Amino acid sequence: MAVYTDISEDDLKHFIAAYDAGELLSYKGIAEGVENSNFLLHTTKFPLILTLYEKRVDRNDLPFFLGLMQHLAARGLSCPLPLPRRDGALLGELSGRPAALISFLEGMWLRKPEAKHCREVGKALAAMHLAGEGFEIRRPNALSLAGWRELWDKSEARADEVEKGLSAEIRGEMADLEAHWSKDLPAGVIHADLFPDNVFFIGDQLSGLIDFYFACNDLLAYDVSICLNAWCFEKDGSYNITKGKALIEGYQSVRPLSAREMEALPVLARGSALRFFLTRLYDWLTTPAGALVVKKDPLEYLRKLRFHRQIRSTSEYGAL
Ligand SMILES: Nc1ncnc2c1ncn2[C@@H]1O[C@H](COP(=O)(O)OP(=O)(O)O)[C@@H](O)[C@H]1O
Ligand SMILES: N[C@@H](CCOP(=O)(O)O)C(=O)O
Repeated sequence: MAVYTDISEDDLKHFIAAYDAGELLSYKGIAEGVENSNFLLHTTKFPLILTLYEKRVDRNDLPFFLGLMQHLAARGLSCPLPLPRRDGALLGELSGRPAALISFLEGMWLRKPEAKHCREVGKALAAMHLAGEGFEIRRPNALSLAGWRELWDKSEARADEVEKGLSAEIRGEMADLEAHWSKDLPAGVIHADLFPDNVFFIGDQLSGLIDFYFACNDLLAYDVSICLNAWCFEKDGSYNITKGKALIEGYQSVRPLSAREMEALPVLARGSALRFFLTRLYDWLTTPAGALVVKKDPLEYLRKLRFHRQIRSTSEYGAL
């Protein structure tokens, strides 16, 4: 669940009055999501998503996230659009939190994506990378190499609770990634969290991307590696080469990857597996028992990291 902050009907009506959004008919909390509190609103005009930005989102990053959605939508990407208030501001305040109204995107996320869906995700990711060109606000990736060390330092003392002997493995992995990380590949705006729950489909047709709250400037191929990890492994931990091939081919049909980007994929995929392992591990160790949020399994990403470590050639991902 992700409704960390309660709202009252009166406060909400007052909040909505600043927008040209009609009269409030109903609202309810949305159980999914991890970072922010989300509500679905119905008004006399249109359905809307209300997002209250919670503690982990830096208020200074909000112009980047909201401006990016406007930039991408203006360039034809299907994604939510923040609704401006009558005074032109994209952000207001509700229940003591920064809050925004964003357009409701039709569709549902897929619980069991198939190769054909992975191809569509690859295409949409590449389209997002191209649409992101020219966006002027910059946001460095806070969850890249330096951020990983910081997170690991906070979790290391208790890491054995999750699996014995992790310490040496993770320290070694971080040192190796720091030594081999490619810094001069094509970079731009990346989504950085394009998991199945952030991609909506209507039938087999991709209807749009949501949740740009980890978006940042980083290597474009790193985003591809995040998607390989999130979309192309089965529940039993095995890598599905048919899905991987479809995702990479879909991406390449819109934005071809250079030979150097291809060669870098195994290292980038280790990095992105480590990134999600570390955030999940931190949440696993720090989320209080009984908290109304579904904790995600860090070991799923440790297994993916180990898989990528034994990759010898990018062709093992299904890429030609
Ligand atoms: N623009 C939108 N249109 C429709 N549903 C949305 C939209 N934004 C969020 N949601 C719903 O809210 C859920 C949580 O949103 P998300 O942005 O992933 O939250 P968080 O940032 O907390 O992870 C999504 O799974 C989806 O069901
Ligand atoms: N995708 C991340 C967690 C972030 O959750 P989201 O609801 O913001 O997509 C993970 O799986 O670890």
